[in-house]
Amino acid sequence: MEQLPGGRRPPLVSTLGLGRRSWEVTLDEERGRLAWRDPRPPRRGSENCFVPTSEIIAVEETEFNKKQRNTGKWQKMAKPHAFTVYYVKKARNHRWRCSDVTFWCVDEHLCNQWIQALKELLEMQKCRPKHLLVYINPYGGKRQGKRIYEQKVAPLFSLASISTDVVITEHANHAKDNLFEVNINKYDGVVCVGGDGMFSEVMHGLIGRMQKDSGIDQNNPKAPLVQCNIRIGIIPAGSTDCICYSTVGIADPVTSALHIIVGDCQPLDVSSIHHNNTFVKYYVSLLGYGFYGDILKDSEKKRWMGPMRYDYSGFKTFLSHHYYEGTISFQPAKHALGSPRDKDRCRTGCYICKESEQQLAEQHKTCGLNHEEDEEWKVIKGKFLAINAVNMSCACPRSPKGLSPAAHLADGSADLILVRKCSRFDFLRYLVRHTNHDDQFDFSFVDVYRVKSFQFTSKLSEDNESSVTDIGKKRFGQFCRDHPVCCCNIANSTWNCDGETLDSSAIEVRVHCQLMKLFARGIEENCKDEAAYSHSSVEQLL
Ligand SMILES: CCCCCCCCCCCCC/C=C/[C@@H](O)[C@H](COP(=O)(O)O)NC(=O)CCCCCCCCCCCCCCC
Ligand SMILES: Nc1ncnc2c1ncn2[C@@H]1O[C@H](COP(=O)(O)OP(=O)(O)O)[C@@H](O)[C@H]1O
Ligand SMILES: [Ca+2]
Repeated sequence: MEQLPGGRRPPLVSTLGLGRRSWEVTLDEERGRLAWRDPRPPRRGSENCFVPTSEIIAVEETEFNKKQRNTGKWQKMAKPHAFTVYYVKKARNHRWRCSDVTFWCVDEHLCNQWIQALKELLEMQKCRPKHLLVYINPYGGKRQGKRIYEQKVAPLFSLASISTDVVITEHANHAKDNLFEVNINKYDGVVCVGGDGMFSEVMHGLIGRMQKDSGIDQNNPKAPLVQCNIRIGIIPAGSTDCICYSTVGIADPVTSALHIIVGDCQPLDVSSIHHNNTFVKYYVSLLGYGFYGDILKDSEKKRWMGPMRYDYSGFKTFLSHHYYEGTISFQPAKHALGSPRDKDRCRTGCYICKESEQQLAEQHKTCGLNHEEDEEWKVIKGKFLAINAVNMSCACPRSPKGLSPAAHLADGSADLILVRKCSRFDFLRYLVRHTNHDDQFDFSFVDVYRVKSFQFTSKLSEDNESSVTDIGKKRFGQFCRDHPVCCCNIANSTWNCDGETLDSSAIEVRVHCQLMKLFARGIEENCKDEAAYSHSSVEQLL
């Protein structure tokens, strides 16, 4: 076939049947779209449709069934030839569905030409995965992981000619351990079916494997980690599904399967946690001490309740109203362009993430990684109801805007939210603002900082000489004088790290810019959806 400069072909334009009518169908490689237009003079109800070629899922030759043959004017014609194009249809609230359209014509050669052209176009989409490794946690969320995968996801993968090796996990850490053994180069990506905990397992397997293969010691908090280029896809089947919701805009298995099929790629910041120069864990969504740590600890005993356990434990923890004393020292993320109080959110193709990544790379080139230690540390001592460090907005169905609505997925920074001791009523007002449009940082007892690293020690462990903040204390003697130490401490809380508890309370955290990649594209801009959740009735009551 004739080619345009750059190897592109001229548009393929034909008059094809769609339903009972003839349509002008165009496959335009240069504009990257398949369009079909009713050629009759425009009138009410006549449609023009198009699909970006990057969102075509599959093309198949179709047998016309009897029903179709018995309708329409072409009833008396020779047997028509037909093909079906499966494509992504975008519905409300970031939901994607697989839709299809069947075109027909009498000319067999023309039909084959279309099928061939569409297949070649699909072949050219190099970012699409062909072979995937799938881990299913059958016990996550409402224990529907296996059913969700088999009924909603596997048929789409097979339609898109994606082959899979499926592992149904038999115990915790099964997926993680398995990732250290498999021939990972065989796969174009790894899919986890489950919640944030299951994602965390797969991520630890992949990042750990990557560092091991490259001879990097994860116990060294300053080690420059090797980026993980194998993408992870998340099929949400857990209790919170915050990582999926915050990177796709909805926790919906079909939507996520389609993002995997079209080969989307979203880089993601990952933070590492160390205790006394020993690696503890990585996290990508929430690292929370106090409120969210206590909820998690209590909820683990109530797993049988399913996702409801978090509401039950949330209510209990809210009533207990515990606060914790400790010291936080952090390094502000000076390279990051945004701030946590920005009105603009991280959206598909976010320029703040791109620019911040470049700034950070520039800094590392000119000053090296060790120079970071000499940069300014801010130290804050106080009594806190919650300390939340979030790498992303942490939007989820319970809170569609999340814990930090303006946090970025891939800017090399985390938002550190400090909620100081306040009344139960004030804390409730703060919580409720996670569910409506009001600013949850606009309280005197809430502070938020964009950071690239931080350390924490609880008051209980502060006297321990080996604690990480003692080192911080010696070096940065400045403490916040507005919030003096109080002696009425209760006990330590627990850290909630992407939904898993940590054993140590004294920790050292560092954000690694874009350490890994997801099959996602961030949240797409869509004004219709922003208005989808309005002021909650609870807030109106307060
Ligand atoms: C009064 C309503 C207040 C609603 C406040 C909602 C804030 C929700 C923010 C949720 C941030 C979630 C961050 C993500 C954490 C996940 O990584 C992690 C693991 O997920 P996985 O189980 O899928 O593996 N999930 C969690 O740690 C669970 C967090 C649970 C948050 C539930 C909060 C409910 C709070 C209810 C307070 C009730 C007060 C009522 C007073 C009358
Ligand atoms: N087969 C299994 N049996 C028990 N636990 C498992 C299994 N597979 C994975 N897990 C663990 O279950 C935990 C929670 O999984 P997750 O999918 O996040 O569900 P949820 O969102 O309900 O917490 C994770 O820590 C994971 O390591
Ligand atoms: Ca970030």
